[in-house]
Amino acid sequence: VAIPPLPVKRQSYNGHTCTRTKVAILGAGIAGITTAQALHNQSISDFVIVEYQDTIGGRVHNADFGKGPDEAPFIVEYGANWAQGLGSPGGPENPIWTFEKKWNISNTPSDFDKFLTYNESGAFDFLDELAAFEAIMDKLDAEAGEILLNNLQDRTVREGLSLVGWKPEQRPNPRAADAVEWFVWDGEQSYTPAESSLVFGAAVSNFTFKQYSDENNFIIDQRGHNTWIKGEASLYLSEDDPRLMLNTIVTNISYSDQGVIVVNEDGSCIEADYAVCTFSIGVLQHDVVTFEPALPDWKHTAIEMFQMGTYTKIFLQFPYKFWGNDSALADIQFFLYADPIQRGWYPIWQSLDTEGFFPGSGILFVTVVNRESYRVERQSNEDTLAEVMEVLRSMFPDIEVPTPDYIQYPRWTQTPWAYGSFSNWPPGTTLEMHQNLRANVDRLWFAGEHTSSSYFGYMQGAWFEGRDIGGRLAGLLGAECTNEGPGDGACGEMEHYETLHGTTTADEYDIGNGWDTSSFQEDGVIVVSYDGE
Ligand SMILES: Cc1cc2nc3c(=O)[nH]c(=O)nc-3n(C[C@H](O)[C@H](O)[C@H](O)COP(=O)(O)OP(=O)(O)OC[C@H]3O[C@@H](n4cnc5c(N)ncnc54)[C@H](O)[C@@H]3O)c2cc1C
Repeated sequence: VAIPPLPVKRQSYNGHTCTRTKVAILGAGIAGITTAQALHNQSISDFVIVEYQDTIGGRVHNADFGKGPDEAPFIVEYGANWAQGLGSPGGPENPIWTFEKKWNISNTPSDFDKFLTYNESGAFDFLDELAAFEAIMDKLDAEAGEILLNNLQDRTVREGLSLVGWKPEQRPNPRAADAVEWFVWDGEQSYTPAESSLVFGAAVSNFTFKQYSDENNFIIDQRGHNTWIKGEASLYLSEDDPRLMLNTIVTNISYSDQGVIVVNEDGSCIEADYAVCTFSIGVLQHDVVTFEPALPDWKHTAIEMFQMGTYTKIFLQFPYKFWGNDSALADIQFFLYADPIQRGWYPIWQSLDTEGFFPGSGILFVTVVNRESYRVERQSNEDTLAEVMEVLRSMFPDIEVPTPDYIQYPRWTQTPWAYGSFSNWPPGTTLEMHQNLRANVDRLWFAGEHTSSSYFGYMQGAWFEGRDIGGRLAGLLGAECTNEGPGDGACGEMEHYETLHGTTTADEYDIGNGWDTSSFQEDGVIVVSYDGE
């Protein structure tokens, strides 16, 4: 494809001369780093990567916390913490798991058998309720499969659950039912069942946990989880490579069918044949970047239609392992708490003071999501501490719970380079709506976990999308596009839908709409098969 000439080169912008490049990659998270790598693999080296933070990795983001045995702080992961869905012998392997192994990222499998349940009066066994909900989830999958394959209208996960016979208020213990439902659904998608798409919520879970495997390995690497992303970047970026512009905040993107001009907060600018914006949907929804011209209706609507969930891990370091005195608790990894009043009130607690994690550390962390994330992220650490201590004291009434030495947690809802944790699909979504989120607008392209229809919310989603866009741009820049997949549309410009049809026909589940593996139904469950490519 011949590249039309760019408009007359701007000599300067606010006194700065624009850097001239073929591809401006906006963001150095997994999608950005992978886009650049895909270009590099096709011998295209004329790109720049612009990044807000002072490091590579994006939402694979860590912080120093507390104190270790040598007085140095631990590194804990504020963002992506698990490699999810690793792969099984003879089956496909999750590419993220391949990278974790390649870069020797230390990790320990989460063991969901080391799991106890609690309510406001202390230990209270409702594991049977968890088993009952997991059985219901299989029925829910079958329901989602019916809708997907017959091109019926999507519905909420809550409606789906009711239809397959799960109504928390009618369970023997409604609050325990709330807790297990939160753990399995909200704790993974960071939205409630009432706010989530049945079809695509079921599909995204199956693509990762049925296509690969149901394993979740928790990263404990003291170099930081982002070591694998930095490692991959080091294969094509030299140390102090001028193509990586850290600490640079993009504020304005002007685009046309001729090229793109990116202007940064410091006044610097980049003039490119193409740009790839990998900012989260949270950033896009916050209007921190001005687009000129304004994004067309179909794109703007798509950005507003999908949602950004928040997942907040609150880290606590106690002077000693107060829950470990009783040998029955010593190697427990998960404590699930059913609050009597508020669903999702400090529900899941995880011990890091356990073999394979940080033994001797006294560290526990508790996770909240969604509205609770907004609430705790707005309040002070002290206010949160008072709430968590009250919960812990009711969970462990026979144990003297000491005050922690340290409490710390991220404020994802307020972080200006993320504005939330990961995306989720609301009820009633279709592949066409999502394709409008993915599709390029002239020479401005988009990539990230949120543009993945099969793996949204996961690191693998960002990786597949980065690779896809890098491949397409390589093709448009005259090199070979090596992307492949079922159906047409793996290379070249993306299609978008000016008119949405409200449902998704079977033939639309193809690579052109970002559905990168074939799906079929077996025993009523959406199962995905991998084409081995
Ligand atoms: C709390 C949390 C828990 C998670 N847990 C898991 C998990 O266990 N397993 C899993 O697989 N996934 C998990 N994820 C999701 C995973 O982290 C993401 O899917 C993935 O990292 C997204 O990569 P990305 O490249 O799409 O976006 P990002 O990583 O957000 O990359 C975009 C980059 O753009 C930069 N940027 C933003 N705005 C600007 C601007 N104006 N100018 C310049 N640069 C800008 C950002 O700093 C960032 O580096 C979690 C995420 C969070 C936050």
